Amino acid sequence: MTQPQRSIDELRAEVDAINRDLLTLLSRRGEVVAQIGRAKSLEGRPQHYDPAREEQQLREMEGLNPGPFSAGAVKAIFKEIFKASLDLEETNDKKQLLVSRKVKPDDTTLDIDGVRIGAGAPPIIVAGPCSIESEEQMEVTARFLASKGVKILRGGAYKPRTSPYGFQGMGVDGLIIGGRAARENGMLFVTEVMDTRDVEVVAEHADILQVGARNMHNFALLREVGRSRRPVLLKRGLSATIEEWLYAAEYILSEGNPEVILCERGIRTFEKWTRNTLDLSAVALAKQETHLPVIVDVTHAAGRRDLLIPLAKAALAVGADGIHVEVHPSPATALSDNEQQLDFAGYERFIGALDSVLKVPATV
Ligand SMILES: C=C(O[C@@H]1C=C(C(=O)O)C=C[C@H]1O)C(=O)O
Repeated sequence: MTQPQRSIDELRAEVDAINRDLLTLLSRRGEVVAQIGRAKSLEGRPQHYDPAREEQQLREMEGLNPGPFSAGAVKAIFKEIFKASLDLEETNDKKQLLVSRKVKPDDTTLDIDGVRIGAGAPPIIVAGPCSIESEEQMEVTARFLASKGVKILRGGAYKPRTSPYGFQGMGVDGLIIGGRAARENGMLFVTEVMDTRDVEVVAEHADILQVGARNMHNFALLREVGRSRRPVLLKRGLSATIEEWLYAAEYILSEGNPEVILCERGIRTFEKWTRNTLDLSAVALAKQETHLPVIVDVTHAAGRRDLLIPLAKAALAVGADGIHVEVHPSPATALSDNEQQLDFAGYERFIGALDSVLKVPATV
């Protein structure tokens, strides 16, 4: 018995009706998947992707497949559905992030004792030596930088050194010296805190707490600075993805501290001619995805003085809200990082070269 031939229009009308049914089913599936996603987040599962579960469904569909589609075609269709479902779970999850523009579309511009950082404010310069070494070193540096209009003085009192035998920093004495040098010159003081036990004492002396690249994954520390009343400068980890960096910021915000400055400082790649590779796309992406100010540490990104000017220009061109640069009265005799710090004449050349770009308020 041959079936009476139906017209293409009739057949297409049937396909249209099936499409509508498929869409209803797919949407229902999407709703259920979104619920699974929320349940996973609540359980604190590190990832939504579950290959074993996908595999199990593919095997079941293969067994049930009545044709006419081949096993391969059915598999491909379901894989596409799993991919879209996973995207749905993950975007729903991201929507909740406090760092995200989805939660706060407007830029966060910090105002720390009258020093503004972020969109709408002119790019900020954070400068100072790698390590605090003496009272004189900090006083001379602060006086020089203040005379050049720098508003934020940096200097490490606790140093995360690769070798445990390297200079570890002056500790509390360094904090006192750095805080005083900044105050006496009308500047803010930013310094790194490495240990949850030191957050309180560092917050007593510093206006901004820095979480360094090596501690970006130190979740206890992130939570602790999140509970402090000081703004936090959060460096990106050496090998951290952009997502991991933003999640690190989320730790701080989720503890109730909304004042975070993100700092890209170069990542580890196969390249050997620079110490790290400056990831400019991370700067542009962080500006796009989050509402937080983003600055670039050109000193660590390059690890060499001759690239500081072009890298700083490039950073500002992609929308960075400021530049972090190390300056030391005598880099050759510095106790750490002497290959990459600028001396005062070097800083004058550096800032002179950036003059025209620094006056323009940062725009996204
Ligand atoms: C919905 C889930 O999450 C993801 C999506 C799946 C799907 O669309 O069926 C399956 C596994 C996961 O990769 C789940 O784990 O069940």
